[in-house]
Amino acid sequence: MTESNNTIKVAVLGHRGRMGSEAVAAVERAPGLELVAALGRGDDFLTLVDSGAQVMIDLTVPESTRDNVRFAIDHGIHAVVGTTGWDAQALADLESQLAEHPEVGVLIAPNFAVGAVLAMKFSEAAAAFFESVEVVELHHPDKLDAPSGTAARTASLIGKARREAGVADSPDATQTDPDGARGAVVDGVHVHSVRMRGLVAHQETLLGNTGEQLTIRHDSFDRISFMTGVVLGVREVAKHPGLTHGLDGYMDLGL
Ligand SMILES: NC(=O)C1=CN([C@@H]2O[C@H](COP(=O)(O)OP(=O)(O)OC[C@H]3O[C@@H](n4cnc5c(N)ncnc54)[C@H](O)[C@@H]3O)[C@@H](O)[C@H]2O)C=CC1
Ligand SMILES: O=C(O)C1=N[C@H](C(=O)O)C[C@H](O)C1
Repeated sequence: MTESNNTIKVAVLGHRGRMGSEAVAAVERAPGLELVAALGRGDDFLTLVDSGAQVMIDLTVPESTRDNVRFAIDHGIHAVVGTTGWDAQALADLESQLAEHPEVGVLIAPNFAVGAVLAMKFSEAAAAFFESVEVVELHHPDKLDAPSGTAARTASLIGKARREAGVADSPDATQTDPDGARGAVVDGVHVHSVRMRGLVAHQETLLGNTGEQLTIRHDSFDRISFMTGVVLGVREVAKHPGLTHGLDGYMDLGL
């Protein structure tokens, strides 16, 4: 779809949610963006098409995001997706679908906060220089999924960097762990999830060598921290046809 009068028509899915309600407000105050639809669970998806939306922001739930994005692509609507649940198979399926709609752009952003994007890149850059690495993510207790999408993505980037550099998995003499105390393992990296009232979204990458430790920590204290990235995603997505995984795809980080 083309932009009219340089205004980008935007729809928000999940508009009553913690993130969706912030995104509605962010779109409404962003110059050059126009909110044309706001949909919640059970609303008629055809509203998305009838509203003339050019970009859909998906901030819903892992169980629905794939169908939402599939619908948007089929109707030529670009998608900016913050919802978690995009595993390797889902991303591969998405790329196949996008091959049939080469004009459509989709951004899958595990985290829209600038600091979190940088923390992921710093973790990737540091990954091969330490014998041990683990990720700890800490979130509010209403979160549906664990580990967080950001932690899973961070672990994948770390795992890939270590494999490419020929670095072995972190040493670990654990022989018995019947209750999963060592956490999940994503791409060879242990990931630990904390859920606690009062938290929003926080993550540490811990990297250790004999005699030293590097901690790369990011804290989102408020969901406003995600909105610069959401608006950037909306402005950029039509200029980047195909799949972009990670907001860093739209940022010149020089890393
Ligand atoms: N990428 C990022 O920077 C961030 C991503 N998230 C992710 O965004 C998602 C939403 O998080 P929250 O806002 O905290 O959740 P939430 O539970 O507060 O909001 C989700 C909303 O989506 C609605 N919904 C469910 N299915 C729907 C459908 N098919 N169509 C339209 N609406 C639907 C729900 O009724 C609810 O209002 C989660 O996957 C979360 O992990 C959250 C924060 C930042
Ligand atoms: O559910 C959340 O709150 C968040 N979800 C995303 C994730 O799973 O990584 C992004 C951020 O951590 C907040």
